[in-house]
Amino acid sequence: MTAPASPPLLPEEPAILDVRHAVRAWLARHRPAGGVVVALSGGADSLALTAAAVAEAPSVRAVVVDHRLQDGSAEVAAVAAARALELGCAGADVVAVDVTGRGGLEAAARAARYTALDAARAGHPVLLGHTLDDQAETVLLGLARGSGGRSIRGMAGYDAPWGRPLLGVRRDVTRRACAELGLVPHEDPHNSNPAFTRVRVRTEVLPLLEDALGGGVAAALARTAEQLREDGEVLDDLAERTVASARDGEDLLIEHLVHVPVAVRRRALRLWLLDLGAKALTDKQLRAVDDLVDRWRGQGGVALGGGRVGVRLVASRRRGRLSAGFVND
Ligand SMILES: Nc1ncnc2c1ncn2[C@@H]1O[C@H](COP(=O)(O)OP(=O)(O)OP(=O)(O)O)[C@@H](O)[C@H]1O
Repeated sequence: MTAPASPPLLPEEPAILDVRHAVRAWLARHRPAGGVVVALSGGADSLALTAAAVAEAPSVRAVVVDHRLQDGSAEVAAVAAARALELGCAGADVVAVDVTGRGGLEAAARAARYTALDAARAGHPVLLGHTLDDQAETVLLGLARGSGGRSIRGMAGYDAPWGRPLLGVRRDVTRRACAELGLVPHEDPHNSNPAFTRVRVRTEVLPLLEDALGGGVAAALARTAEQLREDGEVLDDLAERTVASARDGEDLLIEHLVHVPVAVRRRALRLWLLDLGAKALTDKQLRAVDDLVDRWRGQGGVALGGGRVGVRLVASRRRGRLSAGFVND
């Protein structure tokens, strides 16, 4: 679909101005060379994002993914694309996908969506409508599922090509922005289905925490995620340098690892093992590999998942070197 002659001017109301400020700040920080693509679901967050992006960015194209999982999904996608053009997007494409991947419906739909968005972005960054509330939910889910700082870092403001300008904006602000613009967002029934863990975190866990702890929990979780992300990036950088200095062929030399602070060393070991093909490393496995460096008492190798049937990756220490290789089960 192509655009009408000139985009309508947006009203100067408080909520849409907040969303515009967030998009303006993101554009100023990341300076995308040409235009941007907005991933538009038709929900309030990405609709408000689309309106704000049109007002702030030189050129905006919307891409709507039709997951074809619900009756009438093609119609919902077509309506969203039409809204995007009315708001002034230079183009609006609907991309239909087949959700066939593994790992549950939610994960499969997400994987299909990101693949489709990546294929449709024509070299431009893709802006997503994740809000501060989404970030808080992601942190809580990460806390329950994973371990260590990495799992509660939340989503990045920019992890090319994916941009998230609204991570500091509350969800109720995007809803109000849509109301100010006279837009009626699509309400995805999945977003209120308690079969999804994220929905229960949104509708039950966070409200309870806000109530019991006296408010400000979502904002505190989002702030914590941002700080952890910043700290984590420094540690990741130090870990990369540690691997570079300790590496000898495919092995790591123990003498370059023993005096490295444990927070950096475990990250370095993780990078090294992932590079060699380890999959789904657990905290327990990493600590066991770290013990080969720091608590050496002649112990045997540490078995790690390598993602292949019948073989596993084993890390072991010999003559001052750490090495890892695949062995048959
Ligand atoms: N079907 C889709 N087509 C294009 N982009 C999508 C689609 N679904 C989600 N997105 C993008 O991913 C972001 C986060 O997805 P999520 O499922 O959390 O959002 P939503 O609640 O469905 O919609 P919204 O965030 O727009 O209210 C959306 O804001 C949007 O940018």
